[in-house]
Amino acid sequence: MDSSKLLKNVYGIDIHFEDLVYQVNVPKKPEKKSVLKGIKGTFKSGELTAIMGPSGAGKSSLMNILTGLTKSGVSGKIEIGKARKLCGYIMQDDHFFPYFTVEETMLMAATLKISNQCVSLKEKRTLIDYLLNSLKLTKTRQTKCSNLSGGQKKRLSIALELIDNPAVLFLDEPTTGLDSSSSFDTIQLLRGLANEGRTIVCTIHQPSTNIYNLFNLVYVLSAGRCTYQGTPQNTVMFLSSVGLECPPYHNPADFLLECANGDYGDQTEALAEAAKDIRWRYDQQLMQGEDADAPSETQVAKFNESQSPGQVQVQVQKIEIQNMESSKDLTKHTYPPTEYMRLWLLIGRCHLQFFRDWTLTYLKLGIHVLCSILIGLFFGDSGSNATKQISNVGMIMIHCVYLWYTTIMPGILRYPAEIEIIRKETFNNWYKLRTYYLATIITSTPVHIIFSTVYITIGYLMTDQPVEMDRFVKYLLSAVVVTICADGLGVFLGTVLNPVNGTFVGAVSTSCMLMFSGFLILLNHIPAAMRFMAYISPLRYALENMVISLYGNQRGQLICPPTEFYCHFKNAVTVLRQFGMEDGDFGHNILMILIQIAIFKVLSYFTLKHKIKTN
Ligand SMILES: Nc1ncnc2c1ncn2[C@@H]1O[C@H](COP(=O)(O)OP(=O)(O)OP(=O)(O)O)[C@@H](O)[C@H]1O
Repeated sequence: MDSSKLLKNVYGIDIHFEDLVYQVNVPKKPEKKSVLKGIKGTFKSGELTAIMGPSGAGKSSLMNILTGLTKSGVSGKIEIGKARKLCGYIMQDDHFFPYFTVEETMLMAATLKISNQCVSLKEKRTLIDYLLNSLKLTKTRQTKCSNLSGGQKKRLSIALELIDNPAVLFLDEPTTGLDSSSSFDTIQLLRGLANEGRTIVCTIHQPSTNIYNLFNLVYVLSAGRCTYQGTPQNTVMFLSSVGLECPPYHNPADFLLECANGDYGDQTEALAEAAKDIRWRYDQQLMQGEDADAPSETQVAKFNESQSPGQVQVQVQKIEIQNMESSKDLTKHTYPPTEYMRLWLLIGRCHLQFFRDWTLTYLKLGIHVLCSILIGLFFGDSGSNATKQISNVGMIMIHCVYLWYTTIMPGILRYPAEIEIIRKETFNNWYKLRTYYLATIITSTPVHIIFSTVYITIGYLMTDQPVEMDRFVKYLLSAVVVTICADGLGVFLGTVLNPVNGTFVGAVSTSCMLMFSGFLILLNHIPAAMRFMAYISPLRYALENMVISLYGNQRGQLICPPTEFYCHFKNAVTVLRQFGMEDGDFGHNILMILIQIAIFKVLSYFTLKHKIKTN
């Protein structure tokens, strides 16, 4: 089958809004600020609409409200309803995973958005070829996303959202950062997509005349009010009707913005009043009343009817596309995979991402091995030599703290680096946040287990610790759970705070936990009022468990070198007594760390969810 046909099967969805008010709180002031002041408009299917206006006019606010990104403070009527699921939102900045190629990124989008049950993998590949070709990205299909130019990134963003053929596309300033030729190409591409029956709405700053004329409708905002809604071609005549004459050789779009900006006096009231006349939406002949092709009175009446309150319905009708051969293909609908399927796909993507980012994998693993060997060389036979037992507990402490620090810091930085991608993908219904979150947990946990196992095993063997499987497994288990706990706390801090504050709080909280770990100051020496801190320190539980693993369970005697007259720690139990850990309960300690892991993981999910919605 020709997969490109899937893209032609467009539902026409008109967006209508009226009495749209958006109010925001102003710090230290009782009254609210009205960003949008009761505006009204219709963005039709098959049309490319530009939302324009001076800076601060409310363009992004309108866009965010229509896409559903902004909900609070909004009142009025928006007719798009459930059809929002059929919308794609292309945000101003283009964010992709840097280590994936264009083709891989497209394939991931296709598999996450469309079920294999309705479109086979082979068909998806054909669809991708078609899209890459249409968006002039074929030559870059093997290029890593981080190496794309600004225009290529924008086209890739559009291609990704086109994969499941949305009926409505919103784009926030799609030409920002592009040169004039790329800007023209991008808007021309959008016009082509609109011609196929989609509703395409974008905000734009100062378009050139060429670009301006590509739009079907221009919707201008000025201080939260609509000061023009009509075709680009009618702009000059519209402004003239309120006494604003566009100078010769002046770009009408610039003049329109200058008027909206108040450069020729405050004309907002007059422009807003004149903009209510819907005739500006039709071509100029209507104004002159000369041409038979001008919209008939019936058309205008129908349009007026659709604008009247109470009459407007979400319009979902199928657009007939000419030259389609197979009606079967036309009626073929795509639907998304189940969230369970998406979970597996996301786990695969997380793994791939992990192996592509060599700093995250090979460098970290190499440093773990190196540091572990250094510790082994440094502490020598501390595990068995009775004279070195304080040092040996120090080494256990180092094991704990090293794993904690090297895990908490990347944890803090994990989501801030990805948040824009997650926001874009969850908003555009690629998957649910909980699915992604679960996939990252499922992927990262084995990695922590493997990395900490490598690190601990080398140090354990090199420092002559007891060669007993039971002790080793308990020691390792304690190290692994505290590593996972560090990741949980790191991710939590990273979702609550920005990276700078997160790393600061991460370092400070680790230092506090260290103080209450029972090594630097013995537990029974901590002032009673502050002792509760020890009971919330995962490092304390881990340290106690690691010490119990090595010295508890009737280990017996350690080696006292013949040169030593007296070995205080000859009996292993003396070490436990020294640190006040003879009553330590391994199972209880593990449970306490597991509870903290669960708390951090649950909290992180909700803070991440909140962050994605509010930023
Ligand atoms: N959540 C908010 N809290 C406070 N003020 C807000 C909020 N959202 C928007 N505003 C204010 O509303 C006005 C319009 O903002 P908006 O971002 O919609 O403008 P814009 O037309 O997109 O501007 P620009 O072209 O500069 O991006 C601005 O003055 C902005 O400060």
